Amino acid sequence: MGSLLEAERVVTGWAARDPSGFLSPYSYTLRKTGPEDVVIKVLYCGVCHTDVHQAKNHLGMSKYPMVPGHEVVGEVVEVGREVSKVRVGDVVGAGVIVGCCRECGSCKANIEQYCNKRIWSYNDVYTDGKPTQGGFASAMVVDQKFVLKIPSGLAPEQAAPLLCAGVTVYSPLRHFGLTKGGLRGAIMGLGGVGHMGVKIAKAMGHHVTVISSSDRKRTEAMDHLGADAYLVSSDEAQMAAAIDSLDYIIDTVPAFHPLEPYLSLLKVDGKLILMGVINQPLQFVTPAVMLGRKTISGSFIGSMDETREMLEFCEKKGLTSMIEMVKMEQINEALERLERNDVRYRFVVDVAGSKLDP
Ligand SMILES: NC(=O)C1=CN([C@@H]2O[C@H](COP(=O)(O)OP(=O)(O)OC[C@H]3O[C@@H](n4cnc5c(N)ncnc54)[C@H](OP(=O)(O)O)[C@@H]3O)[C@@H](O)[C@H]2O)C=CC1
Ligand SMILES: O=C/C=C/c1ccc(O)c(O)c1
Ligand SMILES: [Zn+2]
Ligand SMILES: [Zn+2]
Repeated sequence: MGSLLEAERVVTGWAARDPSGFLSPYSYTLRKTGPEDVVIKVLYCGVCHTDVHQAKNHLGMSKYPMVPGHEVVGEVVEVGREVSKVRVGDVVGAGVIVGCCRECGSCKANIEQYCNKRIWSYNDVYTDGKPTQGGFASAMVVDQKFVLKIPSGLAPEQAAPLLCAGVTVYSPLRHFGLTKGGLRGAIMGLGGVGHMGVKIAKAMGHHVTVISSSDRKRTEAMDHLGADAYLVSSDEAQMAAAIDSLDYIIDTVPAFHPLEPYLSLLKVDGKLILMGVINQPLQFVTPAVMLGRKTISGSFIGSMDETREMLEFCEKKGLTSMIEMVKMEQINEALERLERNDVRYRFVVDVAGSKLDP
C-alpha cells in the first residue's frame, strides 16, 4: 500500500472557497508519510457546528480553500516506520488537534489541547508549512500522537461524533470533579454536543435537565436520550421553578445569550461551563456569581488521554450517538440545516461511500 499511496498522493476533499461556506470538490496533495505518521482512509466524518463557524469565517480567521471536518473515523492504510500505536487495517479516530509543541506546561501535563502552539486539523498550517485540511476528504495524514484506535465495541459511524462532541462534554465533567452519581446537571442547547452531554451525564448517574430554546425536542430528549427534565428557556414559570437546583450547566449554545437567567439556576458552588463559540462579549452582573460562589468557566475539547478514556467509557456503557448519515453531495444542505437548528442530532458524512470527485 505504501508505494501505491506514494504514487496516489493527490486526494480530493470538499472545500469552502470563501465566507459563503459553500463546499465543492478540491484536489490537494498530502504530505509524504513521516516516521510517526499514519495515513488514514476516511470512512466517516461528523459535522460539528464549528465547521459552520470556520467555513463561514464567523471567527474572522478562516483561510481558503478550507476542507473542514474534525470528527474523523477511518482505516489505517499506511504507517511510518516509527509508528507503534496503530497498524494497517486498524479503525482509528482523529479529532480537532493534530499537533502541539510537546514542551510547554500544557503538553507536559498531557492537556495538549491547551498548548498555545496547537495545530488544528484544518484551517491551520502544519510544521512543513502546508495548510492542514480536515476529514471531508478521501484521506488524511496524522501524527500517531493524535490518532486513537476505535474500540471494537463501537460502530465506526457512531464513534465519529465522539471525537469532538463526546470528549467536549466528557472533559469538563472529569476535570471539574463532576462524575459522581446523583449530581443534578443541565445541558443547554440540544444539538450535537448537547445530545452527547445528556447521554454521558446520564451514564454517570446524574439527574439531567435539558434547557432548550423551544419545546420541539421534548419527547426525544425525555424518551430517547433519557433526560429527566426539560426546560424551555423562554418559559418564565419553568425557569423560576428551577432556581437554585443545579450543580452544573453545560452551555452549548452557539449564539449570543444572556447568562444571568442560567446562573440563577445554579446551587451554591454551581458551575456554568461555556462551550459555544460566540464572537461577542457576554455580560453578567457580579452578584449573579458572588451570591452563591458560582463559577463561570469554559472548556475546549479534551486531551488525547481523555478522548481514549471517553471512548472506553462509551463502549463500556453501550452509549451511541444519534446520527443522520449523509453523502458528501448533501454536505451543503447538511451545513445549512445545522445552522438553522434542524438536525437530530449529528450529521455524519459517509465519506468512503460518497462520490468525492466532480
Ligand atoms: N468548546 C469546545 O471545545 C467545542 C465547542 N463547540 C461549539 O459548541 C457549539 C455547539 O456545537 P454543536 O453542538 O455542534 O452545535 P449544534 O448546532 O448541533 O447545537 C447547538 C444547539 O444550540 C441551540 N441553539 C440555541 N440558539 C441557537 C442558535 N441561534 N443557532 C443554533 N443553535 C442554537 C439548539 O438547541 P435547542 O434547540 O435545544 O435550543 C442547537 O441544537 C458551537 O458553537 C461549536 O462551535 C463544539 C465542539 C467543541
Ligand atoms: O469543534 C471544536 C472546536 C471548538 C472551538 C472552540 C473554541 C474556539 O475558539 C474555536 O475556534 C473552536
Ligand atoms: Zn467540533
Ligand atoms: Zn505545547
